[in-house]
Amino acid sequence: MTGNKDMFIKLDMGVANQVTLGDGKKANVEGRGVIAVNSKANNTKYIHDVLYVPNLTHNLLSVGKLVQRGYSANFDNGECIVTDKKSGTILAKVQMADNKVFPLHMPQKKLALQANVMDESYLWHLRYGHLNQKGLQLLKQKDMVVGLPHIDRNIQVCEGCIYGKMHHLPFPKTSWRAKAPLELVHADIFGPTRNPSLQNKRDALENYSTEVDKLSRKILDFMAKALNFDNDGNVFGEISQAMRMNYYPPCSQSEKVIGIVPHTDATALITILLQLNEIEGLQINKDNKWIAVDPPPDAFIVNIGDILEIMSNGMYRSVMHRAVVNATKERLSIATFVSPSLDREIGPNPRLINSINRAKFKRISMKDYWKGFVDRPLDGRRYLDGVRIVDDDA
Ligand SMILES: O=C(O)CCC(=O)C(=O)O
Ligand SMILES: [Fe+2]
Repeated sequence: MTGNKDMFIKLDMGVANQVTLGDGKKANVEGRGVIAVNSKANNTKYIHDVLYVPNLTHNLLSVGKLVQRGYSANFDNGECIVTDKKSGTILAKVQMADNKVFPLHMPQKKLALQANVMDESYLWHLRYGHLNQKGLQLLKQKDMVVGLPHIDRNIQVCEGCIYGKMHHLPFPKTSWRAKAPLELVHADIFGPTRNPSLQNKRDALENYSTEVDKLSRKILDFMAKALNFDNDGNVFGEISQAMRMNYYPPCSQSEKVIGIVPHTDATALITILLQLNEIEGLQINKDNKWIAVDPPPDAFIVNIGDILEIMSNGMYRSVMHRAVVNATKERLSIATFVSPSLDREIGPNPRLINSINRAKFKRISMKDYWKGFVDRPLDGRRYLDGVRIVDDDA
């Protein structure tokens, strides 16, 4: 982490968080980004996920993070040796200073001007309207172009050609069209199927689904107790489960794209979220600020969904969240949405309602709730607000 904004070559200021310093004081994190440093061999190395903490007077490199990312830090004989465990390469030897700290000097990479030699064959590929290598070789062979060099090596991968060659297949023609909501449903998972599963992936998913189901029932049971629901163990009725697997490919201009737009989980009581490869991306909105949620190793994130907000009469608030993509690493998550089954009616739990605490939400069948949800206008407003009772006295 650093307090020097000028060090960043890329900085996302949409991150808000706090860190606890050695003296127990808290400091505000206002951004996260990438800084470039020069190695001894004059190569540029990048340090990712660097926190911008404006009040910090010294730059701090976390030994914990180094270890987490596959490096070892060995403190012995008054020096610290940082090694890349995979290749065994020693990255840094840091001598202990008189005041017993280990100051690591990393010259920062700052470029005012950079010269680049462009691959000649690529240049001619562009000059001739993205002509392929064979075409260029033919031009050369027939001596048709003055100054055209020998094209004897593979032209570098051309991004424009890749985009240009992409095409879109037509959708299959069908005369049938869905006319009513829920007549046609796209589901993320399906089954049962008799096709053999690749490397038992289906079994793994089924086991996961069963275990998450057990876990979510336990969590809901505890929540019912905490909320003082009249719980005969069946207060939420039959539970249904839906799963969404999210894949966020890396994007070098990650600040210009969004993984999942801001939303609350409208059809869920709770969502059990597994962040598969522990890459940060989930953010929650608090006081109009987006706060990054650190992916906890070996743990789930449990989100409150809109339906629990309804049933708890607003005592539990569903959380507004979104997912952003990482500049260099792909990210995977599995969201398991736990909802009451379609034949249920939902509404605030009667135990929570009296003449002082009036119902804040209408009672509605899950079927109508779902229908309204898939039928809702996409105007950015929360679907939950449609079932909210607007209090005339307020
Ligand atoms: O990928 C994530 O962390 C969030 C996914 C999510 O919010 C969703 O699938 O509803
Ligand atoms: Fe979500």
